[in-house]
Amino acid sequence: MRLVLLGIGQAGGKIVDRFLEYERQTEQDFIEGAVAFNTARADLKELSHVPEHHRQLFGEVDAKGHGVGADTEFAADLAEQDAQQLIRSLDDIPTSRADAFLVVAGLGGGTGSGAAPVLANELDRIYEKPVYGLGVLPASEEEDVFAYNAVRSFRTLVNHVDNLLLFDNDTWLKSGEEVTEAHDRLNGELVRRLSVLFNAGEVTDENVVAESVIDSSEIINTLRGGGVSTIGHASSTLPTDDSSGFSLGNLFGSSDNEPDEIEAMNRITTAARKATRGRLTLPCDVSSSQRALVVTSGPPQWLSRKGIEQSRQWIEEETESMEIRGGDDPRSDSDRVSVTVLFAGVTDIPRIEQLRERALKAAESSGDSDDLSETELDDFADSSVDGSDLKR
Ligand SMILES: Nc1nc2c(ncn2[C@@H]2O[C@H](COP(=O)(O)OP(=O)(O)OP(=O)(O)O)[C@@H](O)[C@H]2O)c(=O)[nH]1
Repeated sequence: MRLVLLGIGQAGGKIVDRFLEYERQTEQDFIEGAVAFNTARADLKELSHVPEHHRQLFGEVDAKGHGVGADTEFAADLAEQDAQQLIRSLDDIPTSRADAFLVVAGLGGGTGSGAAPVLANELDRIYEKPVYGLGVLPASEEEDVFAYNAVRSFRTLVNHVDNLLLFDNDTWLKSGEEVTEAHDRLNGELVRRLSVLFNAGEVTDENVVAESVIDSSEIINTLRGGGVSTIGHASSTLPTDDSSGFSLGNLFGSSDNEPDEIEAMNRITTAARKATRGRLTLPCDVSSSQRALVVTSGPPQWLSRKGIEQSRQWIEEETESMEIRGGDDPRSDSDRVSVTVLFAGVTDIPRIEQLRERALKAAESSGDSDDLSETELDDFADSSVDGSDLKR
């Protein structure tokens, strides 16, 4: 699936930078173009892979190139003023070859949180392609204002994109680790998962059975219908011959080129269970998801049809959803088999509820809750995503 990436604010820019680095390192090819937009000049300078002419400062007159200090409304105003100029910076990217846009932002800060919905809206107005969001939720150790911004931005962004993928910093922090020190590691976890998903469908491996290979329309159809999505992923490293010639494949009575069917099947079904029950990019009750996509990656000879089918059935039971798509992502040069599951349209998200309670408590104790408008209070009161008011 071919994407144009837009990183807004510091987190957005760094994550997009990391996508480009990962694509280059792994010799993948699914990014049609990438831009970074920010109100802070210093953040743009720190990027390494986004081309310099695709790093755009905005709101310079008012923000003076120093960021917006977590003020989302200020950022949204600046983005409104400069939206056309920012979108024009995509002119030299072959957007017609892309399947979709991905707007990436940290939802706790000011620039990304405030500007991402404005830019998503502008993209939607101009292009006839899906616009997806990728939002990062703040960690518990971060200031109250981050929780407050995240809840507000979440409600706005989910209504302006065709689907909002979420990554929760808090879930991925190790105990004792500080979030700012962990950003690079977290970006690695996030980018690896999303790259497996989005790069699926871009395979040109001649050893593959064409009809079982996933294509971009299946990703688009899974994300269609809006709401929030989360991703699970698990992999197992395949046995290799050591100097004595021993390999697990031999143990199971087969050569490396033709793995034992039961072993190949078990690797896939085990990975599917771990991907579903292990840590998701955003923890949630997967039985609340409306659709799912199961991508099984690995060398073609390890992609057991039975294993893939059993996994799909198991996930169907686990999510209680009939709309489960699946397919192969054959990688001849891979040393592992992995299963990546996209759970789309999830509605039971305790983390959003926690952030909402924290933001409301902080606003009440500082007396600021009186300043919240009725609409904002409604937004806070309704943290569920039941799909009734989503963009279609
Ligand atoms: N995962 C991840 N989170 C990040 C990264 N950088 C910042 N964050 C998180 O994003 C939130 C802050 O958003 P930023 O992107 O720094 O803020 P901004 O959009 O640049 O807005 P201002 O700084 O207020 O102008 C916090 O929750 C941070 O923990 C990053 O590289 N990776």
